[in-house]
Amino acid sequence: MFAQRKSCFLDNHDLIHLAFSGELLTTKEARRRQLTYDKLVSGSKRTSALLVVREHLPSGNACLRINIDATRIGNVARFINHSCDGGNLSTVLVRSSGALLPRVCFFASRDILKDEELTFSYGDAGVNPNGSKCFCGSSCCSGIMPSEHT
Ligand SMILES: C[S@@+](CC[C@H](N)C(=O)[O-])C[C@H]1O[C@@H](n2cnc3c(N)ncnc32)[C@H](O)[C@@H]1O
Repeated sequence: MFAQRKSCFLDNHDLIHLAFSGELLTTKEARRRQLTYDKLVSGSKRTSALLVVREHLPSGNACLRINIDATRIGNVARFINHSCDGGNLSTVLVRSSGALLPRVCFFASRDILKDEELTFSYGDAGVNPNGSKCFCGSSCCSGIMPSEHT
């Protein structure tokens, strides 16, 4: 998808079950790093991989927030790009017995072809109209990458 950027592809037909791993941050530290990354990334070829996941109660209120930064330490999931059409992966919080925190896992949301790029939705692009340019190429691309105020 990107000439200079890394992406993630499926090279077999196994069911996708991949956890996003990285440094677990406090919200204060996530906000501090996001400001640093915004400055470093704009206008350069560097990318960041700070994922903020909120778990919501049925009422709609957020009850758990997890900040995982795979920019320096992480696994292959840090190369999964955003797609405005929702992509082919869904994120699910998976709880293992005895674990304090859930894991953020990716599951296939539809059949995925061999060599197809893996993508998911990073969020709502409408949140930040000044976000960076989106190159997902989907027919419903908003042209702007989702980027929330962390
Ligand atoms: C988790 S990383 C994904 C891997 C990244 N492409 C790389 O080369 O390291 C997230 C970063 O990738 C870039 N990215 C992901 N999806 C994109 C898209 N649809 N359009 C433009 N840039 C994208 C952005 O710079 C974003 O901050």
